[in-house]
Amino acid sequence: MYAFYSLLIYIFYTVFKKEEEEALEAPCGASTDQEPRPVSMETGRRENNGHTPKMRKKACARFSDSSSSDSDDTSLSDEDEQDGFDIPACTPLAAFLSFKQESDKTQLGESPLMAVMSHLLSFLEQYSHFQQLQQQAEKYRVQLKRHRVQHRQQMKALRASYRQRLKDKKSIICNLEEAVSQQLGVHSLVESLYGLQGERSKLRGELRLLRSQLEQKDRDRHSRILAFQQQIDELKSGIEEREEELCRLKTATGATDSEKRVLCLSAENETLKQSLTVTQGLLQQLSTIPSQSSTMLIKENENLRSRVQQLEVSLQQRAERLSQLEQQSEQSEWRRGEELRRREDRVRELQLELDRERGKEPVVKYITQTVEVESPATMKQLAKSRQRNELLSEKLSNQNERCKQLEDQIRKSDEYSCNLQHKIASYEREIGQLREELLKEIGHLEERKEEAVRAAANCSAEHFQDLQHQFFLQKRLTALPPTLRCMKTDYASLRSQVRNFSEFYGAAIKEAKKQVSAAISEMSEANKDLLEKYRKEVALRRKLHEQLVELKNIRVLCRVKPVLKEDQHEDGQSVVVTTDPDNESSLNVLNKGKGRTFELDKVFHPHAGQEEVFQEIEPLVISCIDGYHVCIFAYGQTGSGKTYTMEGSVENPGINQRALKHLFSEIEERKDMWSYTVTVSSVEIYNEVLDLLSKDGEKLDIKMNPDGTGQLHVPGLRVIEVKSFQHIKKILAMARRNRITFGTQMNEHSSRSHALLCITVQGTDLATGSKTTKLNLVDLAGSERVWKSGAEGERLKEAQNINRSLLALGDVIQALRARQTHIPFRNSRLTYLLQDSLGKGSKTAMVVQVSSLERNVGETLCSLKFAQRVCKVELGPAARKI
Ligand SMILES: Nc1ncnc2c1ncn2[C@@H]1O[C@H](COP(=O)(O)OP(=O)(O)OP(=O)(O)O)[C@@H](O)[C@H]1O
Repeated sequence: MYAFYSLLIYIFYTVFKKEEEEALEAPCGASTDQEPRPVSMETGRRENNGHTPKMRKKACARFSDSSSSDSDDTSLSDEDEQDGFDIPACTPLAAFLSFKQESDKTQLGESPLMAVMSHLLSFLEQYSHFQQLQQQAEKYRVQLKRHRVQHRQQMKALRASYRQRLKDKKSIICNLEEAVSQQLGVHSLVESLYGLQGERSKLRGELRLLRSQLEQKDRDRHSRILAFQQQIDELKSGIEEREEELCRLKTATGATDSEKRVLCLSAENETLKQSLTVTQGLLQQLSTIPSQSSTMLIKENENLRSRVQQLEVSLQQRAERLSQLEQQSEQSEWRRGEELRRREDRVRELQLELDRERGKEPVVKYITQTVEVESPATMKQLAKSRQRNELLSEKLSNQNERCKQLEDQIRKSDEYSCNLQHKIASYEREIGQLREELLKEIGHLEERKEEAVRAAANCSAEHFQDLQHQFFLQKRLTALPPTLRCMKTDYASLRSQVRNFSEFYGAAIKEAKKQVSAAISEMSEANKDLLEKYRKEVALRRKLHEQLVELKNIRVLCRVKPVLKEDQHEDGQSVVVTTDPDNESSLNVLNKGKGRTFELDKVFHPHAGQEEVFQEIEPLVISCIDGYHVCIFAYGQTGSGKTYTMEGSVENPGINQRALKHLFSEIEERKDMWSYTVTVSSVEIYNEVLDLLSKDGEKLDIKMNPDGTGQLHVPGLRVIEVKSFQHIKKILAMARRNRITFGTQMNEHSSRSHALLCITVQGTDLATGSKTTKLNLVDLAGSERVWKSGAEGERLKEAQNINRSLLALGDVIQALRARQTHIPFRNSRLTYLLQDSLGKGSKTAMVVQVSSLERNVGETLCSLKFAQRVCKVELGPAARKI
């Protein structure tokens, strides 16, 4: 029996030994990596159901040992290796078990050996089951290991992301700190701005102070100048007094007095010198005052300028700093934005990753569940890892919140920086305005300062000049005593010379007197002869002139119309008619570059007045009273001033009014010896004869007077007896109103008729008898050529009539000049009416009116040619109509 048991043990021993050796020969890792060898269906079933609680406990203990060493990978792998050595391979055992089962089937009977054998077999069975369990645990262990590795990797990644976030946070904090520092910089800028404003107000105060100082200085200077002025005035008066004294001394004859005065003067001179030195000193002070004040002002000005420049520089620097800060803030903003974007991306990525991880959770859960079933330690581990996960997710959410807070902070800081930028811009604007104001104010102050300095300099220069003048005067005064001394010696020598000279002079005068008296007697005799001759000559000339006037009895006067304002606007306004101031009877007309001189009895220059013209006519008016027929008429083109010369204006009357005034004054003078009756009629020759003094302007005719005097008269003509000059003024005004005038191209109020003012003077010599004379004052119509007046229709007829009557006048004058026996007076109503005054024995004066303008040169020449013809007419000796 023993042999049988020992054989069995030996067999077991050899079998186990063989398995051990094989296990020792195989590599350790291979056992872990090797897939478990296939087991029979039976063992597989037992695996699930047939293992004992004792064995399970043993296996769990092994697992718990291995899981406790999870924290350290190396220890874990070592343990695994040990485990691999502890558990032998089970394949031969399985074969043995299959043999045992077959033997069970055969049932050899219940013997002790068999009982031992069955115990052994059951032990072996349990042992193989244990091995299988171990293999499964190994598998789980490997899986757990993998999960652990994955988890560790996740943890690593999370840690890295956490570290990254920490870094980001730090950088954000840094950025925020930077932003805060920038904001601090802005705050400092604002503070500096406030500082600048304070400085500006300080500067203003200083400027105000300076201004008040300047004004004070000006006032001081002014008062000083006034004081100096007073002193100078006093000095001047003193100098004047001395000068007067000196003059008196110069003219005085007493030598001894003058000597005393000289001494006095020299003493006064000394005092003046002293005062002069004092004033000079003061003057120097005065000249230094403005210069000092000006230098002070210039210095202050320079200081102010430099301060302004400094302020400007600091402002510029601050502006640059501001722009730099702005740039930096822009950059940091941009960086922050970028950072934020990156972080958002990162958060998104992490969230995605987390989501992914969360998506993977079921696998882990499944595994954990399976492990839960099999291993509570693993479950603990999983719970821990979940807690960790939750913690991490909490941290993540915290970080997200933190991120959001940071974003809010960034947004707020953005808004704040925006506000700050606005504020900075407004401050900048304010600074600019203030700077401009400051510059303006400084400019104004500088200008005022310069003006004040200039004024002060001018004032001081003037005073300096005055004082210099005074100084020169003083110098001259100081130089006077030696000259006085010289003069004194000269005077003494002259006195002695004069004393000697008076004797010589008396003799010489006597001799000269004798000679002069002889010469004077000679001269007086010669002069007497000459005087006599001269008187004879003058008498002869007067006689001859009277004879000439008596013979000729027609005077031609020429009046040149001045260029009026209304003529200046037209073309051809250059003056072509010139009078000679040395020759009152000649006149020159320039026509087409050629000058022509006309000789007449009298030529009035253009600016001769009405009175001057009348003075030439006056003798004729008087001769009318003396008993001569007189005719005065004005001839000339339209607008040349005929009516102006004859009638004149209200303020400046012409020949008519003046002649009548003169007539009445002459009559007044002669009233003791003569009685006069003056009658007036006014006729207008306009196609027909018209009475200007009748109300309806009657048409009349000229006829021979039936009284047998041979004189012409107009029947029905209104003749008014005039008593006074005032009366005649009214009559003349009425005649003027009734006269026909029309506008022509050449005169706006052209008289289109010949106007005759016939004054009849009947004088009665209270002793001898009476005489009747006529004074005809005629204002002829315009003598211009028809085409030139621009007349048409009625005006043409009128012009033709005018021309005809003027032609008749020309013919009469021609006949008179040629001394024809027949004078054609009856050819026109004008000549017919003027027959009495134009004929032989009458006195006539013709005033030729000419325009001096170039555009009238043709008419001027015509008028002057006519005047020259008239000039050559001799009416023969005038005869009194008694
Ligand atoms: N010597 C002068 N000084 C100032 N004004 C003058 C002078 N002569 C003429 N006039 C002015 O010239 C203008 C024309 O003169 P006026 O009417 O006397 O000419 P007239 O020769 O009589 O013309 P008409 O023949 O057409 O009647 C007037 O306004 C007048 O006042």
